Amino acid sequence: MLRLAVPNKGALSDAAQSMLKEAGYRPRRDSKELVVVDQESGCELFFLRPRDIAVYVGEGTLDAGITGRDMLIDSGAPVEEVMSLGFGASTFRLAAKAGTMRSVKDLDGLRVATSYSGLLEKYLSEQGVDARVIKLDGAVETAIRLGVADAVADVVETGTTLRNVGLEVFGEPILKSEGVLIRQQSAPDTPGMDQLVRRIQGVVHARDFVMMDYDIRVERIDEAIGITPGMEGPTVSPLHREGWVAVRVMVRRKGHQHVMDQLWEIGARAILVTDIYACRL
Ligand SMILES: Nc1ncnc2c1ncn2[C@@H]1O[C@H](COP(=O)(O)OP(=O)(O)OP(=O)(O)O)[C@@H](O)[C@H]1O
Ligand SMILES: O=P(O)(O)OC[C@H]1O[C@H](OP(=O)(O)OP(=O)(O)O)[C@H](O)[C@@H]1O
Ligand SMILES: [Mg+2]
Repeated sequence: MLRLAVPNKGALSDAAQSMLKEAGYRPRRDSKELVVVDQESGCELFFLRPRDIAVYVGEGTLDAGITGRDMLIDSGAPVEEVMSLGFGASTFRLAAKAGTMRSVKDLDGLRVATSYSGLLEKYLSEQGVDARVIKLDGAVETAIRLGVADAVADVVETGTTLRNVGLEVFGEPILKSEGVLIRQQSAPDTPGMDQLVRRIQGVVHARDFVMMDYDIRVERIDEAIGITPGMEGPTVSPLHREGWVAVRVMVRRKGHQHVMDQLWEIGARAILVTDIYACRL
């Protein structure tokens, strides 16, 4: 059985669980269930703290897991990113009292509080900055007001938490993070792992793409295919109406209205867009 780690709490938990449900894995009945055995899929799901997931996978006790890219780098565990999952996007950034700092270099000799000490120490040493890292468990934004640190390094999504305590980001973003599927570095391929990757890839594609159908005059088909090339070329079928064909093609969800405008301009009609429920490409 494939052993898969899933975040049991926090910002990634709900999105990870709905993605796995969509991929056909058995969901847990309630939040107190820590292990789910899904016989049909040949998979055991372990519900763990997102921060611990890279550690388990790195040790090889679990085959794969879902966590954040920031946590994966922070752990320093020997794991690799298999694919990004399109949820849990955030940026890891430096922040300080508004107007007090401009670049990471300003931190030389100062104290920076974070709950991602591995990630921050790596960044500071790459930047050649000698600052003291104060490791805290969470709510690090308060550390400045309480005099424990001169700056913080933390996850920023909307920026609301920072604004609420009068802090402001400075310097370059340290890392763009999102939810990722991970596995142990250089672990051998197994059939269970291939199936997991294909299933999750299918969900990511089904969310990223829509199905587009339209009718167009035969002489405009090359232009139409230029606008909607599809994954492996669109399906073109004859229409009962003389001189017309029907086209069926996958299109990126983002920007699909613009594609419809372009198709309309070259004479396409009956343009329909539908969601893809599931797919395997
Ligand atoms: N507000 C947010 N928006 C989007 N992603 C976030 C947000 N906060 C955290 N994340 C991401 O979610 C992942 C896990 O963070 P989370 O906050 O759930 O864990 P934690 O801080 O260790 O746990 P807890 O907050 O329960 O102490 C990280 O990859 C992080 O980048
Ligand atoms: O930019 P924002 O949208 O405000 O989101 C960022 C906040 O979200 C996370 O906190 P979380 O709720 O996980 O609490 P924690 O600090 O205890 O981990 C993160 O640590 C920031 O504090
Ligand atoms: Mg948190």
